Amino acid sequence: MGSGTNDPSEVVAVVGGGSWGTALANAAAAAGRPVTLWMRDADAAARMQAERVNARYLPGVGLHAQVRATAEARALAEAGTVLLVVPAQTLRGVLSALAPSLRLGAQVVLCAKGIERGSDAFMSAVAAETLPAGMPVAVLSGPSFAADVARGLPTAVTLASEDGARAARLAGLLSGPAFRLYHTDDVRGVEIGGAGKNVLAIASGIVTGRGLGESARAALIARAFAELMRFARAYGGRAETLMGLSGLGDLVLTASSSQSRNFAFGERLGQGATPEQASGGKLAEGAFTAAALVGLARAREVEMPVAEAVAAVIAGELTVDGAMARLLSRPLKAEAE
Ligand SMILES: NC(=O)C1=CN([C@@H]2O[C@H](COP(=O)(O)OP(=O)(O)OC[C@H]3O[C@@H](n4cnc5c(N)ncnc54)[C@H](O)[C@@H]3O)[C@@H](O)[C@H]2O)C=CC1
Ligand SMILES: O=C(CO)COP(=O)(O)O
Repeated sequence: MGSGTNDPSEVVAVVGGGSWGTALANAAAAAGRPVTLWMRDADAAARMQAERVNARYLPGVGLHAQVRATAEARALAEAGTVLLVVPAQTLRGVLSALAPSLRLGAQVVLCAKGIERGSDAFMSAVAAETLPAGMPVAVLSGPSFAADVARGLPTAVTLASEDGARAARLAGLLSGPAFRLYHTDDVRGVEIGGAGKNVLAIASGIVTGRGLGESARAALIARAFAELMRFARAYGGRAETLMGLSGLGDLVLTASSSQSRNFAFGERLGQGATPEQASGGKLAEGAFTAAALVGLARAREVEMPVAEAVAAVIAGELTVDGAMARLLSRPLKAEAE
């Protein structure tokens, strides 16, 4: 690609041709960056490149002229900034396979919201274990439906890197007319916010689907946020991060909108669907992360009754009504505990 820039960090590659990858590719292009959108399926890439739309994952939104869709891994070598936008449970495999094709020293931005099952590893830990040394890792998370971002509607998210100056540079690089990136050095806080809210949004969906009313939903969201804060405290995330975009902001969005796949998954569980039926073939990251989140919480004795309930319902250990009864019969306690 003729990138028109001598600074490789300004050349962006996006790995993952789903809804969020396509939206981020459009956003980076709108920010003035040349973008390669890599996906594993060569036919899908050729179709998207020719038709200028991601008909499967983001119908009705045109692909920006500066985005090139491809399935050729060697195209990734030009990019100094690589956004990883595949489902959390596939990150390790995708990174292992693509690492040899990445430019040496490229900065990698993790955009999946989840915790790896089995290892209970955060996304930044998966990347650290998988990438060669010398490849800086950042995390992008916040309230942002792909369809909104891809259409250029106003959106704000957080970009985190342990190197604060890098976080600021990356935020500048990817911010566009309507897509605003705030920056922080609290990587762990930002990834906890993104992964945790998906599990808790499922609970909010369950309450809605079961017809328990909007007051119950507001109470659930507030108590869910309290447990997310407790979890973050135990795992080194900062409270002010969780009170920002990746945490409260994303919980408010996903725990109150059927546009969220996690909320919609919960809603269907609340209406009586089995976990298998409830996904409707769409990715609900919280369904995979729930058990890992609960495992990590137990390991540090963090009380997370809402996440526990979600994990138990998904595992088939508890019915929706059983989960509600358990939550409602917990001993009364001081709100701030
Ligand atoms: N869609 C959204 O509004 C947002 C999504 N996210 C996060 O982004 C991540 C990706 O989600 P979406 O793009 O929405 O999912 P999606 O279901 O729309 O797309 C997933 C994409 O990943 C590809 N993929 C799956 N396994 C792969 C593998 N092993 N190798 C290569 N490609 C593979 C699929 O082919 C598909 O193109 C998730 O962690 C999600 O939580 C974050 C913010 C917003
Ligand atoms: O993370 C998201 C919005 O910030 C997208 O939420 P869902 O994955 O639940 O659709």
